[in-house]
Amino acid sequence: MKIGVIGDDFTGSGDIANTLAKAGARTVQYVGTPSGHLADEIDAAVIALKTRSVEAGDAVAQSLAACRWLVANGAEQIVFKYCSTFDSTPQGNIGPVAQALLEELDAPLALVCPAFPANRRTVYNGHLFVGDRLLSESGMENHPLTPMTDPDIRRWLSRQTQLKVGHLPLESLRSGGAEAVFNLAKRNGEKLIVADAITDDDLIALGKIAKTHRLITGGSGIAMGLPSNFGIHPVIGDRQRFAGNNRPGFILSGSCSSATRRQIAAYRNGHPSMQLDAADVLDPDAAIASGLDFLVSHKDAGPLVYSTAEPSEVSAAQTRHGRERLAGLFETIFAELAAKAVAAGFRRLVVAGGETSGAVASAFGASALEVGPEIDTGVPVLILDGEPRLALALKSGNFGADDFFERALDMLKGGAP
Ligand SMILES: Nc1ncnc2c1ncn2[C@@H]1O[C@H](COP(=O)(O)OP(=O)(O)OP(=O)(O)O)[C@@H](O)[C@H]1O
Ligand SMILES: O=C(O)[C@@H](O)C(=O)CO
Repeated sequence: MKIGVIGDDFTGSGDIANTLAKAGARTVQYVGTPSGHLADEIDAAVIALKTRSVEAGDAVAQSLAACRWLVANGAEQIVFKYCSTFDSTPQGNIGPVAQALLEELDAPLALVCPAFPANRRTVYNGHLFVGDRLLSESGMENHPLTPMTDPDIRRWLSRQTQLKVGHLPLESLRSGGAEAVFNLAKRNGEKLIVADAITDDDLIALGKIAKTHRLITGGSGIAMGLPSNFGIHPVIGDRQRFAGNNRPGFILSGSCSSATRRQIAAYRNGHPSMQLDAADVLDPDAAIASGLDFLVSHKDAGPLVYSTAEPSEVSAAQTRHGRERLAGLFETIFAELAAKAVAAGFRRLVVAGGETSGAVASAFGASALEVGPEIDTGVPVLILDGEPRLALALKSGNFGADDFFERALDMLKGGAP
């Protein structure tokens, strides 16, 4: 293995696994840190953790364990993957995890670059944009767990860590001045270098520059240029066919993002759907039983169960019942519902939301996921080759076109996309 990735959530891990696979790397995604040794010959291993919203000390401990497994299994370079919208609170976890990994790997500095231009996330002058809006005006300021209220990544990161934060401006990157910026940063004691990038070419250039870096941190875009540093190149048509699954499929959504809200509205028009609200989750057993009943009675119609709600409803419910408590209850319900639906014969699962996907995927135990073709930018088909074999689409909250759910369920059947 050449490249080892620590992903702070499940959909994000699928996103970077997809990027690495597209760049030609033989990639496996793991649900949590594996216990045994790496059996197969692969180029990249992505360990999907669910550390984005846990307490910082816990995120650090889990990330270090993943890093140690990756290094013990041959990883020459470690990537810490977080969200392209830098989802985190002022307490962490990006800063504390990056700091711990720098120390663990004895690295002098690491890049910080959430840019993902294909999904319209760009970094310029240290500020993160989503499309033509600053991050803090993009809808991310309403996120249920990690409201992003400051678009200046240097400032946001500085709240999370004592480490000195530096900056690699776009002009320096493009004019070949990155090494000089790194040398100056080392002299100034700067350890985390927020890098501007507004195009894929910028990210590929960053990847090349980071060839000798032991640690790199960023969104999935940062991985675009890494495989070629190890002599790995794309194989045309490699992931076009896969053995999918024709058995019943269903959709679960705990994401409240703007893209998911549009996708829910589009899918509800013509497909069976059921909403769980905050009142429902206070009685989890009843919510699971009625959710399962609904799924089974619409088994062949691709039923959708969602908790997705408008920002005003989410914040009212959080004020009444507590943010963490509600998130935990929804996640437990979705995970148990998924496990019961699979026991009832469902084999295709589409899940929207990173935290929600983490809870659902973990319900099937520690396992390795094969990375299939891309459904929409940043969302691959994932195959859990266990007993039973499952075809999964784990969608990041803000990813995917409006008709994503219908196309994803269809693509999970397999064959050519
Ligand atoms: N109606 C609701 N009220 C309060 N919290 C909710 C509600 N619906 C979902 N949640 C919680 O909000 C969180 C949504 O996070 P999740 O990561 O699943 O989606 P996302 O942030 O849109 O996706 P991503 O992280 O991939 O961008 C989950 O913890 C979920 O349980
Ligand atoms: O980077 C992104 O936006 C996604 O891969 C993600 O992490 C969403 O949870």
